Amino acid sequence: MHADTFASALRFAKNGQPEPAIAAFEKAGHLGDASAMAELATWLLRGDLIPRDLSRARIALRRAVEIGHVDAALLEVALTANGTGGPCNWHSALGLLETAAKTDPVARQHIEIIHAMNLGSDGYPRRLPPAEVLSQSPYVVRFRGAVTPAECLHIAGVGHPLLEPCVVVDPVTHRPIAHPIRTSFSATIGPAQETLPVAALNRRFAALTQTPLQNGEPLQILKYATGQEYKLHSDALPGATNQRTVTAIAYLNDGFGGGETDFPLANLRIIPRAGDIIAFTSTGVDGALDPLSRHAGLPVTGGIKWIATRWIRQAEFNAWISSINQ
Ligand SMILES: O=C(O)CCC(=O)C(=O)O
Ligand SMILES: [Fe+2]
Repeated sequence: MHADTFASALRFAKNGQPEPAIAAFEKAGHLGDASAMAELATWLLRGDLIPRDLSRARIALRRAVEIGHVDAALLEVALTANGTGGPCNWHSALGLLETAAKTDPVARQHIEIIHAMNLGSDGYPRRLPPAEVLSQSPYVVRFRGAVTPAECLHIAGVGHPLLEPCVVVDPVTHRPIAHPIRTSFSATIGPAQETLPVAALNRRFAALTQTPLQNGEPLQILKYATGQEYKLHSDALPGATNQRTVTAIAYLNDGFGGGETDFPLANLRIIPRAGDIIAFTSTGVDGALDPLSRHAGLPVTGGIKWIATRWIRQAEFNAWISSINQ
């Protein structure tokens, strides 16, 4: 993109004039500048420099892809599969990915993972592994071998560059300090970062837990180094109006020491095995928080533990509004 285009759009945006800022990018786009259109799409998605407009972002993105922007193609796939700024359309997302795969090896790799998945035309699995009930109260089930080694590797790879230490802001010093409950690293795979295999996994979580896809929070990747843990906690959020009711966890690897998922009040300790998924409820049938569902990720005593967690709400969760207490 020409530096002048960016500078002039930025000047307008900072003056509170979003339309001329958008027009600066669009003018460059008309002249065939794909990166200007991709940048415009990013601004419209972020909503910090100019007001957020998800459907307009999709239009800018379409134009960027049409005129040959490779990374914009993967972003368009993500937004099409999760219904950002337009309808949620698996078939179109897959078509876009197949087009991108003709020139982009990353897209081709995603297609290979998808082709090995045995999915229906809506991206949901055609078959589900049997559920093994581990506890009735809280309700905990396990699905053995629900994620393949290639899928585990892919999910960890998507999370890896996004990992950050789990911190909270110290109320006194306002500095980030170690999280008192979680000492792991975590990554949020937000709606703009979902690869199509991750979107398929989110559908698999929805099918296994019999919950609507839209109720899931963005997939969280957790990486525990030796000594790290997730202390005893409930996944339900005190006072939330749209409560977390169900959690699904995929174990992405094994071969480390410790790191069991422990439900001490239910006398249940789950040994992580790569590819297994567990799911449990955090609220009882009456909707109230179930204290028996309190659980911990026990300290890892050797090696590294990787998991992917999907926290599922009682109603639709809009990741673009992204307030945890939503
Ligand atoms: O690491 C574990 O085994 C538990 C993780 C967990 O509790 C969570 O992600 O909510
Ligand atoms: Fe948890």
